[in-house]
Amino acid sequence: MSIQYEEPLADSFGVADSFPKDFGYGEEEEADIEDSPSPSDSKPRILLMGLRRSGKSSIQKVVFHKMSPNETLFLESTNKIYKDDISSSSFVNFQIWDFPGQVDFFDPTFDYEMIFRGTGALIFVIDAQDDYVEALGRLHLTVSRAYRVNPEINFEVFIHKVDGLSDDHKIETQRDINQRANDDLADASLEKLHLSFYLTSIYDHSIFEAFSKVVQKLIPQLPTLENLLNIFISNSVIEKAFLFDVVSKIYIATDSSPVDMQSYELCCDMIDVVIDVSCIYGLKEDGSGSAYDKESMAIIKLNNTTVLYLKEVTKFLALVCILREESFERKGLIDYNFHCFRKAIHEVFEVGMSSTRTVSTPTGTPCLMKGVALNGTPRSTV
Ligand SMILES: Nc1nc2c(ncn2[C@@H]2O[C@H](COP(=O)(O)OP(=O)(O)OP(=O)(O)O)[C@@H](O)[C@H]2O)c(=O)[nH]1
Repeated sequence: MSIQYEEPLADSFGVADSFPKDFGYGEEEEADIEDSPSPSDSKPRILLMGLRRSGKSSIQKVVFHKMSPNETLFLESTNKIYKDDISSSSFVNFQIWDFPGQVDFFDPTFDYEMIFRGTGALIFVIDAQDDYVEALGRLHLTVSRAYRVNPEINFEVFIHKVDGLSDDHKIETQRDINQRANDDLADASLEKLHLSFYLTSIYDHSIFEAFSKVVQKLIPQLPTLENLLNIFISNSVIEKAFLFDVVSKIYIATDSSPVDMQSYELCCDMIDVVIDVSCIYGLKEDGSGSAYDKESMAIIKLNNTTVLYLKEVTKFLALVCILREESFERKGLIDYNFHCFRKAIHEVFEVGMSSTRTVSTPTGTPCLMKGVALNGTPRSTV
């Protein structure tokens, strides 16, 4: 395997020590349930709910703060809502609210109407290694309340900690939870409430994949991004392309060919390698610089005639492509097509930015159409 960098590393990247472990994310806010809304509360939200010890804080820390899965063993129980504003260094401009396991809807200080009104997605985490009967009851109570306040919310169920289950057991657990949850909804005449199910674990890439799908549903420009990726790969003879949020390794779009987990993992690993190398060797003499910037690009040639190609698209986004070695011989063509693709992406989000200022949803969600505003890029960078 060889890694090539087009630009000298020292010019492109930052320093390991100067690069914050949480990738420069904004400070976490800790809030009492009865807190009055702060100005940042107007950002669209993704809620993480579920029983105690189901793994909510671990998911948030692993996906958005680069915590290693083993470190989550030492996380203390959450007893207040944690509002995590990840917009300062991520493409997707939202807040993640991590709820304590014991949220009581009947507590008069818990203003759940206010909370659900500004919510784009509600992720309910179920511990698959535990008895899930109580969790199903809680799921039903939570989603039915939320749906009555805001039917626009996307309801996502993470069947979590599946690393401890065999493949057969995983499928059986998913089928059982799906069946019981939907039966409960049917009994309450809530057939229109749609639940999506994902098998997740922080010990592999499944949690990043699931989060990618949750976030994609909140991006109104998704069909445009997919079209652009389709055009790009077919004109450049590329097998697969992902548009990544570099910080979280969430892919915000891919072309329409099916995603296989191995390709996704390979691309995630490439981002890790590039950022790690740039953190270690990318330092300027004075210690300034950034681990990811306009010059960032990398080519990794694998021993199976596959090439991985990463290029910067915006301050927060990278395109990672998988292609055959023979296609990479026409690198000039690929680079020209990439230039057009990058320009189009910038234009898409400039339009997105201007409409962010004017569009609001019927349910009052303070953002683009369904629930998420996006960090666009200024025209001057195009
Ligand atoms: N095996 C396994 N353990 C996990 C996974 N995710 C989280 N855990 C473990 O589950 C335990 C509880 O995780 P937390 O993230 O604290 O759970 P929580 O839902 O935030 O808990 P509360 O704050 O009490 O509501 C920790 O010991 C984690 O290491 C997973 O995917 N697999």
